[in-house]
Amino acid sequence: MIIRSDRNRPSGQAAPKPLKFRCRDVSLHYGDFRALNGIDIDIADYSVTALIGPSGCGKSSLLRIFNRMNDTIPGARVSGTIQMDNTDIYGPDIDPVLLRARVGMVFQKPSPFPRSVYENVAYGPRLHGLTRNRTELDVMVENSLRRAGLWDEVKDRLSMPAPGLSVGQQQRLVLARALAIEPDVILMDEPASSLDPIATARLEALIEELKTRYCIIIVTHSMAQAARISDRTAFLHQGELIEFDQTDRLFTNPTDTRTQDYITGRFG
Ligand SMILES: Nc1ncnc2c1ncn2[C@@H]1O[C@H](COP(=O)(O)OP(=O)(O)OP(=O)(O)O)[C@@H](O)[C@H]1O
Repeated sequence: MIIRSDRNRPSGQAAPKPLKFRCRDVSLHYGDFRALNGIDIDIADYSVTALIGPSGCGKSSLLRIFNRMNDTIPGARVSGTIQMDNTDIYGPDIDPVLLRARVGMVFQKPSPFPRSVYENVAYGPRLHGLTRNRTELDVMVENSLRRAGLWDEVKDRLSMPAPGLSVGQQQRLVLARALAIEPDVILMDEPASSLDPIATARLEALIEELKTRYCIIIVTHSMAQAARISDRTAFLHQGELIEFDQTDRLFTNPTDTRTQDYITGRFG
């Protein structure tokens, strides 16, 4: 069982960032194919960590390590140590369903349920018994929509079917849905890939706000996006973690020639 972490989160950015995940010698196989090879990485809380690298290098596979989503893929096998708040999340007493409630995920394409805006957000808190009555649930839904930057646009039409929202609004709705179950961590797998530039800018501004309360790990194909929004960036290549550093340093002064080649567009 995972013990829920302290909810008194720092509001500013000045405080030193505690460690959220500690991964050592993490490998992942799909059948005989090794998709990740001996990854060591420490992920700080209250910050944005970007995972970049050429197609097929293992970014999504690594992202799914943090909430055990790879467990749901037949033939996928993880080895090594992955600790969250000093607890081994692959330990025998960990319930992956509860883990995924603490480590929420937003995917490439928003996929709201074919229900109302309200029901989409209320579903998780109801399932996990987080609220005692309708009033508390209403507050939870409103707070989650506010945090996801969507409240003002939907407050007068909470009963409208969610698929009727724009794609950018749908992406913020699924973010609200993830926030409603009070996660500590938000994983994002190319969340802006189906958004136009304006919706992308909104999402990026939102990520900047959210990192004061959550640990955010984001897979992105856009190096410009990684540079804009992340504090630290990990560059992967062929299943290996080649370089992991503060984002400005990785982009201006990479130590490995493969990182240099990738960020200068020589491959990928
Ligand atoms: N379910 C699976 N079964 C078998 N192989 C898989 C599976 N998922 C991913 N792979 C393989 O593992 C490797 C890493 O894939 P992954 O999706 O993690 O890479 P990625 O860097 O996120 O790629 P992209 O940027 O194209 O989305 C690839 O070679 C991919 O083909």
